[in-house]
Parts: sequence; structure tokens; C-alpha cells
Amino acid sequence: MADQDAQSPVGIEPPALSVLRWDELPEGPVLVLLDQTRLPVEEVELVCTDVPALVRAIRALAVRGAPLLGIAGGYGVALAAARGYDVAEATGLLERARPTAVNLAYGVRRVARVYWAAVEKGLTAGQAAGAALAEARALHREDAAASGRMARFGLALLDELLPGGGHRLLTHCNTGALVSGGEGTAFAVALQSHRAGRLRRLWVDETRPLLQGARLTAYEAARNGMAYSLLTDNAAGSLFAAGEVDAVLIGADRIAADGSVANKVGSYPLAVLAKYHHVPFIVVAPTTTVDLDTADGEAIIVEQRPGREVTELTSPHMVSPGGEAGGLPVAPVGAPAYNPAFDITPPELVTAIVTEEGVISPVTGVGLAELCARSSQITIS
Ligand SMILES: CSC[C@H]1O[C@H](OP(=O)(O)O)[C@H](O)[C@@H]1O
Repeated sequence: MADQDAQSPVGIEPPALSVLRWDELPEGPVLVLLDQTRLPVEEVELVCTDVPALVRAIRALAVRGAPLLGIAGGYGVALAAARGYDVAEATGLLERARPTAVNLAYGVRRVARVYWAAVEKGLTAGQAAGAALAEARALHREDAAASGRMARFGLALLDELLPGGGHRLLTHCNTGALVSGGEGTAFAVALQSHRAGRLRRLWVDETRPLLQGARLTAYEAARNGMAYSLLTDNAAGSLFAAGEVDAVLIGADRIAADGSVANKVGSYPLAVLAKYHHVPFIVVAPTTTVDLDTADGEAIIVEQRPGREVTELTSPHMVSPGGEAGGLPVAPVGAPAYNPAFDITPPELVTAIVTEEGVISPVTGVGLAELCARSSQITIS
């Protein structure tokens, strides 16, 4: 069906990606990000010395993906505290940077709560900043551990659903190390399948308009020596029709209390295709992505992004005909465009949700609340 791609022998691990780190420089602490807008062409680091720079990076998707947004937001609060910026102002700016991924607000509020508690206890500004940094680091470590647990739970689920091995998995957007403190969410399950010698093919949706699949998931799959094929989003249907997809694995940006899933736009059509073709549709997300305070999918705010992302192929490597950096027009100049960053998949189309606390299926009912109750994640209102 597809070109056979060379894959490295299972077991040769690539160096871990430095996706985000805190550095202490003589002039003060900085947050160093792998600039994801420049991948896969080049690996460039973006140094954030203040919260406005981090907010710009979040809005530009230089740093992205729900769990990593939470980690970055937490470090952002610690950066404000360490550099003597207004922590309350920083908290508001970071929380509002992108509205859909609940992890961002969770990480920001969790670290801010520790900071203010330290202040109220009478600790010095430096001690309170240290407490904030320690909490951001704890969140980072917890997410890395959650990623490993989800990968193991997810592979066990695939083995249960697909006992013969030879997994042909379709994924959408990017859910690997570039969205996580560890190896990711849905991609981490596919990687676990690869390492166990059970991955026959990873089908990678390019994921228009920002091409997280083509630019980032293909980059991560190649780095890990996985057998993968890239496809246009509109080719996915023909793969299902040909019986070439054994399961769909996707991430999430927010899971409502009723099991509705907000994820990259294009996820909902895949869920409908999976239902029609009797293919498991599996969501992989840490409990920090579950928002029991949001009742259902209708209550989830879906980020609307600039139409230019649809009407131009935007890239920092491209220079527009007018000479400004940015993009190549693929539509008439000024063409009106509809560009929701996410869509909502209703619970009845979700086969299972894999979290670091276990797997639930069906996803409605008390299962989600029970999983979150088991989680060590601190509840932030
Ligand atoms: C598991 S988090 C990855 C999640 O985030 C992506 O959105 P974006 O690239 O806009 O940050 C997409 O929804 C992925 O599923």
C-alpha cells in the first residue's frame, strides 16, 4: 500500500530532545525552548528572558502541545518571580495565551499558588521564587513519568485490541516528546509499539494548516527509526476504506467531564471514520488534560486562529513575494478563511481514554472522575 520505509533496528535510541529547560545565566534565569516553528529544517533554541517573550512563543506555537504548555506556563510563573516581575500580571498573561489546552492554566495556577503561599508565609521574594521553581520542576518530572505510564498502558490496550501485533496506527497532529516532559502522549504509545517490535506502520496525518504532523511527527518518527508514512489529511479516509488502519491514536487539549475531547482540528472526522469502519479511536492524555469543571464539549472554548495560516503556507524559512518573512500565498490575497485550531469529539465516538492512572472505556460515567481522583496531580480550581 505504501512505500516501505527503512527503519532502524529497534533498540538504537536517539539522543533525547531538549524541548524546554531552565538555565541560570549570570544576568538571571532564562527559559530555553526548542523553537518548534523551525523544525524540521533546523533545531534552533529560543531564549525567553521574560513572560511576554514566552507568551509570544506560546501564541506562535514555538512551544506547543497541551502537557508542555502546562510545564512552560509553570516555568513562566517561576521566571517572573525569579526576575522580580509582577507575578499576578504574569499569571494572567500566561493563562490567556491559548484558551483550549486546560494544561496551560493548570500549570500556571499550580505554580502561582505555591508562590503566593510562600509569600503569605512570610518567606523572602527569593525563597518564594525558589519554591515556584521547585514546583515547576515537580510538574515537569510528573509529566515525564506520566508519559511513560501512558505508553505502557496504551501498548497493553493495543495488545488487547489487536492481539496479532503488526500494529498499523494512524495519528494526527503531533503528540511526541515535543509536547511533553517525556516522550509524549499518543506518539509515546506508538513508540512503545515500535520498541516492542509490534509497529508495522505509523500513518502520520500532515495536519493542516500548521503541519504539526508533517513537520514534527515525521521528524520524531524518523529520529526513532519508526516505519511511518506521511499522508495528507484528506487521504485518511481511503486508508480506512482499504482496511489499512488498525487503530487511531490521538492526544487531547481538554477532556470535559462527559468525556468530550478537544483536540487538533481534524480529529473529529477521524473519529467518525473510525466509528464507521469499526476501528478503535483511542485518546491518550495525562489527567492534567481532564477538566471536570467543564461539563461537556459545548463548554470548551475552541481557539480560532488567524486566517493567514490557511491562506498562506507560513514558515520562518519562507520569504513572501513581498519580501516579508512568513508565507507563500495559496489563496487569493485577503481570502476569508475559517481556522479553528481544535474540534470536539463526542464521547460516543471515543473507544478509550488512556491516562497515566489507567484506561477507561467507555469514557462516560464515573470512570474519568475516578481516574483523576487516583492521580497525584494537585487539583487546582
Ligand atoms: C497531547 S498535546 C498535543 C496536542 O496539542 C496540539 O495542539 P497544538 O499543536 O495547537 O498545540 C494538538 O491538539 C495535539 O493533539
